[in-house]
Amino acid sequence: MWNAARFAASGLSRSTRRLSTAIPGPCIVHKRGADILHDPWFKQEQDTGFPITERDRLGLRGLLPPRVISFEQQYARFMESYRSLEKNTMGQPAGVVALAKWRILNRLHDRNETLYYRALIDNIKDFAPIIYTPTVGLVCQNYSGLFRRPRGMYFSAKDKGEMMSMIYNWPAQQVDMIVITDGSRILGLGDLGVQGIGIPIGKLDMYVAAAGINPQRILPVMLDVGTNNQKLLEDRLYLGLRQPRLEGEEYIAIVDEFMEAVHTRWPKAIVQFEDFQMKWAFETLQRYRKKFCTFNDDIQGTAGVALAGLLGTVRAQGRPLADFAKQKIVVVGAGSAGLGVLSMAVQAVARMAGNSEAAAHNPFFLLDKDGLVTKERKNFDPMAVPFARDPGEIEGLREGASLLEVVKKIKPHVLLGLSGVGGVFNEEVLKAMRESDSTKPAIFAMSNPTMNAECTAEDAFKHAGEHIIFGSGSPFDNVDLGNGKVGHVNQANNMYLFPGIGLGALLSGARLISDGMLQAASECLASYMTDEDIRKGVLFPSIDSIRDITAQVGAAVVRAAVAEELAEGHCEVGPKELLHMSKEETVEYVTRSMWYPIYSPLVHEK
Ligand SMILES: NC(=O)C1=CN([C@@H]2O[C@H](COP(=O)(O)OP(=O)(O)OC[C@H]3O[C@@H](n4cnc5c(N)ncnc54)[C@H](O)[C@@H]3O)[C@@H](O)[C@H]2O)C=CC1
Ligand SMILES: CC(=O)C(=O)O
Ligand SMILES: [Mg+2]
Repeated sequence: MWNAARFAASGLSRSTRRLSTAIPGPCIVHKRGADILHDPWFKQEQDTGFPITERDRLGLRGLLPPRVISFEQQYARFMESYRSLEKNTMGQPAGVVALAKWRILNRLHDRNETLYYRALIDNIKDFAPIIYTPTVGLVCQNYSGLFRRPRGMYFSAKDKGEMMSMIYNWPAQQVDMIVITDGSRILGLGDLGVQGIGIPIGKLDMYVAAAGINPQRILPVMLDVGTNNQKLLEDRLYLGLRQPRLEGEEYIAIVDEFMEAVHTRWPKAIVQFEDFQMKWAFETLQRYRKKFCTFNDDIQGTAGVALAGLLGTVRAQGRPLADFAKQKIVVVGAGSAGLGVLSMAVQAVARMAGNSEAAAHNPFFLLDKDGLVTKERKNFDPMAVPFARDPGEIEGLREGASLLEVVKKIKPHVLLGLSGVGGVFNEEVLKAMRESDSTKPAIFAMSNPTMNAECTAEDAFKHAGEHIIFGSGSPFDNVDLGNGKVGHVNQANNMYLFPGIGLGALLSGARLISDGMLQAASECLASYMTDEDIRKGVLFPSIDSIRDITAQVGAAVVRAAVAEELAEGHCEVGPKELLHMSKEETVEYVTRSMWYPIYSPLVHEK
């Protein structure tokens, strides 16, 4: 676990810590009195925690109750109120409880960022499901009603021509990491318009918790180009533009303008695209990935995590990795996530199989809402065409065959869902997986949030058998199989990769994020678990160790950027120093660069 002791042991000096909070200069604040207490940019500093010397010198005496409360006491006080909220809401509907928990965390975030991030890091297993999936989905659905104060930036279709000046309204000098959405495909919940801002906020919270990105250098962005969600358009509380979504040239002109503005002010900022509907997800990725340091998390982050899961499945069967090419894998969902997974997996098969016989074998079967995708399909998205099967290739499997028919006929080793449709892996489909050709078939119900998962963990183990490997995008509890046996649930979520991809790109100073860097991230995750864990069906680490896995992934990304001569260095660490770092030294560099929440002095010590 990453904690204060670990941070102290990492050897960061006091001044480095101060620097790492990005407060300019050593006397550190120019404001005084109530301006400090009410300035949101000092909200990461202590309220009742201001020591007497700071109260004297910053004009705070009398503005706070006299007793100085230590960070540890503030932390304990918060956790106590959180635990009593848990107790007091017991038995209430799950959604009510989840939102109450989100509210208490959000209020802490507004009040005291340092304490908020410490609480998040120390309790990541409990809090990730609140600030990230699944609760973040509920928050987005109710965002206009929950709104109390803004977080992040909003660029709308009405801001055309203004973005270059607007970007300078952001008060931080430096921004390292941006997550942007247009709200058009929020998790599996569809078009939520401006309310989708919850996703960039949640993803960037994970960046701070997992990758130690400085919270003063993050920027959640909503690109509001309208919404096609009629219910929202009719909602009098809806906070976004009340117009249908921009399309075509008009749409892309807005994104272009935003990208130019961002990179004019912060040329090295990394931009992560998140939860864009498929056509714009692929279009923006192709348009910007060679020009800016950017990636699409749903296409590329998800692909890396899924590939690690697929390789883990081969290991769990006790087979050599090269046997990956011999697996039969059914992918349900031909959207940005499903196609991203297939593209990366096909490349992995080609690499592993080389010129061997296995290379001729196409292990993938793709289904969308209209069933099995074959070359007979009309009006099909060009991105999916390479993954269409030849019609009649497998006797009895026609174009548009149902999932049940495909599973019964193919007897796949892996069933992987990225459809956004809750329950499509129904009892019949799961029971059909009992006939799988694998001794340890894998079922990945990767859609989010929980109600959109293709099946629950419990149903998977109940219907498909106790020997399966199971992964889900949102967390489920492990399943009690009786007789002391446990069905292990893996959280197959891109959260295991995107923080490391972003951090590695940042610390290498990469010009762009290449396929090689993404592949390195995925391979690092795939090899993180021991054979013993993998045999037990544990493919991914516990979220408790997310900082450790992110450090490893980040280092793998840095080293790949260096190897491809894309690394230009970061701050005082130049490309030559990066080049001469060993693997261990790179991990150490990445770990040392992570921000950790502690209070920093606001005045010079005399
Ligand atoms: N676990 C993770 O890390 C990630 C999970 N996801 C989840 O994946 C889901 C899909 O995301 P995108 O691909 O971006 O969405 P998308 O909207 O681009 O694609 C959805 C695809 O599912 C297909 N589909 C719909 N109903 C179906 C049915 N009944 N049977 C089979 N296929 C069906 C559609 O035809 C479409 O091809 C979302 O729920 C999202 O939350 C996405 C990214 C990462
Ligand atoms: C996890 C994620 O990125 C999604 O569900 O869209
Ligand atoms: Mg996403």
